[in-house]
Amino acid sequence: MKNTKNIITINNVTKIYDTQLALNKVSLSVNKGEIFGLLGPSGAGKTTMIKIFTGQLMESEGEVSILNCNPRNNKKEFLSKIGVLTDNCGLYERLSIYNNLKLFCSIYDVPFCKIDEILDCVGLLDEKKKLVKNLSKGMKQRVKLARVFLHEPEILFLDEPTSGLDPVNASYIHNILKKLNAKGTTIFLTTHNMEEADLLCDRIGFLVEGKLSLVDSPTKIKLKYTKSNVKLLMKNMDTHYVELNESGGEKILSLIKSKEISSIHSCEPTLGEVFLKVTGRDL
Ligand SMILES: Nc1ncnc2c1ncn2[C@@H]1O[C@H](COP(=O)(O)OP(=O)(O)OP(=O)(O)O)[C@@H](O)[C@H]1O
Repeated sequence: MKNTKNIITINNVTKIYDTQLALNKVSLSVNKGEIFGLLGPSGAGKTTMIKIFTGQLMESEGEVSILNCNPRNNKKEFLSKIGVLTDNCGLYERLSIYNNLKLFCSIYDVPFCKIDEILDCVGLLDEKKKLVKNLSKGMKQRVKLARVFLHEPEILFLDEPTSGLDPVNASYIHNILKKLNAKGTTIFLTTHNMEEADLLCDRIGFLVEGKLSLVDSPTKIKLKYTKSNVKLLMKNMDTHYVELNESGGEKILSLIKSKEISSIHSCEPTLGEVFLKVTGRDL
């Protein structure tokens, strides 16, 4: 059972860049121990939200409380409790993996003996002497992740952590995130990838043109949009859709008895289909 203490709370947050409205009265609470996924198309305001949460940007209006404090106050203490992975989290290309992490240990006051433990967790212990410039994109992303949780932050903010990675590397990152979450780390991530959100997140929210909607668990969201019928694949390769009511039940039973059904499937939509339905937009 997850602890339900709110760790992120924002109320009516609006962000306007000059004349561009990026966030429009967004309210949200994220519980301690949750993996929350913010989904939305390009330009929806996802990065803006992460920047506000991590004190890199100031909201134009509204209230922001992360770990019970304003991210722009007491910056040093706040930064020691969070880990942030964004597009501009660079690594030193000419240094080895180990020496990159050594540098970040010095910044965060983490003993060097922690490096091997972290590298083991991201599956890079045997590669620690390799120069970052010689790593694949997936390996670099794992080093960046290692860097952001080196100091054991309470919350990780990850802006598109698997963007541009192949499914094998993406799944490697998912497993690392699940391991960290199992140890109690709260994770707030943004993604364009509905499958990733479905697999990984306890709750998600759709952000479109700065407006947040449909905040719930992926299962509940899909159930809300599930049609009350099932798909029957017949042995003769025909497909039938049958309503889940009394007469539909009788029909299914009689087809089962006559051994004509090959398989029965629920008609649950994908998150992508729900997104399209709710927002009228594709990701
Ligand atoms: N520094 C800035 N100055 C002016 N407008 C900005 C600035 N940063 C972002 N914007 C605008 O704010 C809106 C939201 O941008 P943001 O980067 O938060 O979207 P996003 O959902 O993260 O997009 P992507 O998925 O492409 O990274 C966009 O219209 C963008 O052009």
